[in-house]
Amino acid sequence: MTTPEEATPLKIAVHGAGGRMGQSVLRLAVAAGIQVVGAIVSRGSAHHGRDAGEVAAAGHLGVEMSDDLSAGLLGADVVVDFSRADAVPRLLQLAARANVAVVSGTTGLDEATDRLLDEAARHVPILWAPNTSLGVHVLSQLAADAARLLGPDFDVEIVETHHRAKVDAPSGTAVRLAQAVRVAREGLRPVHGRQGLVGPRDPEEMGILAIRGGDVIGDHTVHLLGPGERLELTHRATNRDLFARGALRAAGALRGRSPGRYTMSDVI
Ligand SMILES: NC(=O)C1=CN([C@@H]2O[C@H](COP(=O)(O)OP(=O)(O)OC[C@H]3O[C@@H](n4cnc5c(N)ncnc54)[C@H](OP(=O)(O)O)[C@@H]3O)[C@@H](O)[C@H]2O)C=CC1
Ligand SMILES: O=C(O)C1=N[C@H](C(=O)O)C[C@H](O)C1
Repeated sequence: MTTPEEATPLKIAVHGAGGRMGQSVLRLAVAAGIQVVGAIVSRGSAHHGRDAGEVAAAGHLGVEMSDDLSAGLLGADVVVDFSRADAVPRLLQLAARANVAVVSGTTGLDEATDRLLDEAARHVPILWAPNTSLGVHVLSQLAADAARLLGPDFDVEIVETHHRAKVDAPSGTAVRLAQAVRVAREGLRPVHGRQGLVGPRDPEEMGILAIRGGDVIGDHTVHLLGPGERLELTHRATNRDLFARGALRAAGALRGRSPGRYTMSDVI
């Protein structure tokens, strides 16, 4: 049976609307019949005042991109955020005040912002995920299973590769994969890069290494290196729409939910 909520189109605002991910979210939302009610850009953005659909190559939408966050959230069920880490605290504060659920994929958040996610979740549904693809969701389970099954004789190293414009390192996904592995192999200690006379590898360390260059959308490999054999579990994103699709699916799933923190496991 369809609930009245499911019968009305989902209304979203997009935060970071002028960016690579923001434009992908806008385009896919339009294609899926989701109503875009706000498209929020940074203060002073060259996109301010432009039609969101035209910027995102989705046809004229009649929604002006705006740097007015409060106005951009008006009437939205959910705000989908792919912006910058330093823009997230204000978004959380205003979304909670406006009773708008939040799906955020922005990475590089500090601990204080993580606490703000918890605080906002007391008022509205919040889903923050460093990777909204189905494949990475599965990869993190496979990596944890592999680390547990192979045991302490296998060293774990995580390597991620991203485009030259990415501003944070290591990727949020790599950090999340490391957390998943650490649930299976308690005591592993993340090490970010190595240089100089570092000595033999400490069995408790888990290297997390970031490669940057070109237009790579996002690759993650969990290496499990043991005596005489090794496993490499890799996810490669070949376009950004896959992340946007996952975020929109999450947005649909959050509508009507109780306040609280949600994860991709709750919506996949
Ligand atoms: N969870 C996931 O699956 C994925 C997460 N990401 C993450 O999403 C984020 C965005 O990635 P991407 O789209 O490639 O980056 P972009 O730099 O292309 O886009 C970010 C956008 O955010 C805008 N922005 C910055 N500050 C504000 C603000 N205060 N209010 C509104 N908009 C603002 C920027 O505008 P301006 O340029 O004018 O400053 C820019 O257009 C990153 O943290 C990335 O790691 C990316 C892909 C997938
Ligand atoms: O900045 C990106 O592009 C991406 N960032 C995310 C991350 O930091 O994990 C996810 C994806 O790999 C693309």
